[in-house]
Amino acid sequence: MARPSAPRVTPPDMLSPMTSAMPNPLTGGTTSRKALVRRPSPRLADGLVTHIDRTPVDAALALRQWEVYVVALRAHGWETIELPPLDDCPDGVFVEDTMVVYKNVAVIARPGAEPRRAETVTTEEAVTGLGCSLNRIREPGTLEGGDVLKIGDTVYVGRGGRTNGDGIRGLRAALGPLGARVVAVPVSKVLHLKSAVTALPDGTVIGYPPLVDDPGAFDRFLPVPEESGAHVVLLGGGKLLMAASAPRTAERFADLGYEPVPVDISEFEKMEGCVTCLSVRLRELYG
Ligand SMILES: NC(=O)NCCC[C@H](N)C(=O)O
Repeated sequence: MARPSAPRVTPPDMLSPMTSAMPNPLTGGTTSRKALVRRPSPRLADGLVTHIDRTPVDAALALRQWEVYVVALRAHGWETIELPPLDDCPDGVFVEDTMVVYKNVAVIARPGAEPRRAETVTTEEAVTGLGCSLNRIREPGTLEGGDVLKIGDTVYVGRGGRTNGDGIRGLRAALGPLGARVVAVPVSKVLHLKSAVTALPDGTVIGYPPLVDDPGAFDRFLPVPEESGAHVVLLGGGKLLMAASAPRTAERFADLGYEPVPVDISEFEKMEGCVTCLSVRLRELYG
């Protein structure tokens, strides 16, 4: 078998003050700050839209917004690793959906959206090149990374339009032996679980109530006033990368002592994307 080609690494620049690897005494692994990203296809507008009306997308603006998103990651100490562009995969920029990374294990997804399955090939090559152990969701299972919310060792997985029971079973089989508690929750009102909820650094689950099937499924739930306010990427140090379209939620988070870092991702929101789905963060690589 041909050796996978090395992923393209964007060298940390002056905006990246932190080193990307520190030893973790608890696991023997390495605490890393690497983020996988993939630039948007010029055909982004041809991507899938399921729960919202299709509206015109400006591909050039999307590329500029993506570049700002990447700069924001790097400015907060994340080394970005750019996966090969997939111009013929309109949804390829939503790289989160192609895998689930837990500790140093990457579970390669099997997207419920058949047109998106080709995207997993290059993500698998990339995580292999980075030294992750591999597992995968197998047919007839389907699972997309957007349906998986990790809070410590609890892994919530949404049973919805893109992830089925066999996919959840496969994830449980892959992550259970590593110490994860995989908890299935219903998702019927939005595309993915993480379209409805994500979590603050203290583990509080946040969501816009009209779109959350069962807030009681989570230990602690905090309602937010805007749909896109439900999506945060934890940058570290209490900083929350979030969509500029949720200013009232950002104010509430600031009032709780966090520091919102807003980015305009309007063109991705039109394609049912959010801040979480534009990257996969690798926090614990070994060796
Ligand atoms: N994790 C995510 O929220 N992914 C967004 C995927 C949007 C894409 N248009 C899709 O329908 O698959």
